[in-house]
Amino acid sequence: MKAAIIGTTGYGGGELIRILANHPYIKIHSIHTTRDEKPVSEEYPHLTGIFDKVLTKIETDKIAEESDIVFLATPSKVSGKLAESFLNKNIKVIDLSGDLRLKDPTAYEAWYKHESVDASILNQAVYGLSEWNREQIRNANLLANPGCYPTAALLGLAPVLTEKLIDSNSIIIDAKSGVSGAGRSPSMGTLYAELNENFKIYKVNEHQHIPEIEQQLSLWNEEEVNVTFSTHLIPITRGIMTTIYVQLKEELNTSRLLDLYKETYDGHPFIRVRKNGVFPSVKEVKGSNYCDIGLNSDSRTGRLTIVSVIDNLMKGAAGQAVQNANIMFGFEERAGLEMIPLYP
Ligand SMILES: NC(=O)C1=CN([C@@H]2O[C@H](COP(=O)(O)OP(=O)(O)OC[C@H]3O[C@@H](n4cnc5c(N)ncnc54)[C@H](OP(=O)(O)O)[C@@H]3O)[C@@H](O)[C@H]2O)C=CC1
Ligand SMILES: CC(=O)N[C@@H](CCC(=O)OP(=O)(O)O)C(=O)O
Repeated sequence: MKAAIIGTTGYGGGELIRILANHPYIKIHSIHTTRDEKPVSEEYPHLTGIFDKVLTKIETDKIAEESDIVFLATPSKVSGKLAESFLNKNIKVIDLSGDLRLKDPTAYEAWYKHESVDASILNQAVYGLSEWNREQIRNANLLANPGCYPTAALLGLAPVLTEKLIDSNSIIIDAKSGVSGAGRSPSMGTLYAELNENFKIYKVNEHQHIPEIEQQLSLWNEEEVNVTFSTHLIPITRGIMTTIYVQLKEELNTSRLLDLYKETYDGHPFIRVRKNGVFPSVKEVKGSNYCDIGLNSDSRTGRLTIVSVIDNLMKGAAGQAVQNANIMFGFEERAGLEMIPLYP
């Protein structure tokens, strides 16, 4: 299979190269930029001698003619337009941005603060939460890869919500992210001097991932769900931890809930459920496509604490995108994604 990557010079695009350069069935055919054409190893010197392919301009007709799949690792607004231009061109599209994830264009415009693509395009996009939407992903031509925070939050909440074990109005998701989640374009908030030895909350009750999380939770719950979701920037390069608090409908101890999580995710190679009393940390998934989950049920308060961790660039972006491509083409789900986390 031949793949094209647009947005190659960003962090998500760079991570796609790291994965696909060693993929057994998907070969990187072309990589693209809006800037000057040059070997990508000039942009990313760590690729020198390993992957020196030249970045070329974005010509959608040519890309569609030459490749089987295109990965859009581009900013929101840009991605939606590119996805539209690839439609009906006999090429599969995986978009890493938020442009195709929300089914309601009005909600998109309210949260993303710019124009949505047409509803007819949104309706064709399949939401690519790999573990929960595999059948639809298998037949998708246009795939909306989930956001980094929603991936961690939804994988952590799904078993108890789908089994209707929690009060769906009680969900609080406290999320923390490393700085690569903000992308490669410099901004005040990501300056070393502002970030180092700091811990900041941002986009309080305004984060664009709130409607994405609520959309999927409402589908599972068959009734509208609203969540409290807060995001924090922490001085690490990669990694997301979501600490989720929910009220249980009836008392259930930690062991029973862990059994439910283990059964639910049995056969899903990238979800690892921890033992009773053990919680995952972000470094334990760094550089890998794993989502690790730990939990504890507090009989005193009746609340359940769920902790999920991912690498935002892997399971939160490029890793899940390749996992979805594997499902779309019928390859083994783990193909190209068997890297062991980088520890310590
Ligand atoms: N970073 C993360 O952890 C995650 C990111 N995402 C999403 O994935 C996408 C990529 O993110 P990330 O890699 O972090 O972002 P970056 O800012 O690091 O990179 C974005 C890339 O998009 C390209 N680009 C910018 N404008 C245009 C344009 N008008 N036309 C074509 N290409 C353009 C740029 O490439 P060039 O300058 O070479 O043209 C740039 O390198 C975003 O939508 C982001 O929201 C999703 C989940 C997690
Ligand atoms: C740390 C950090 O700034 N993270 C970004 C993640 C954005 C992202 O990935 O955006 P989409 O998923 O909507 O494309 C943020 O919180 O906005």
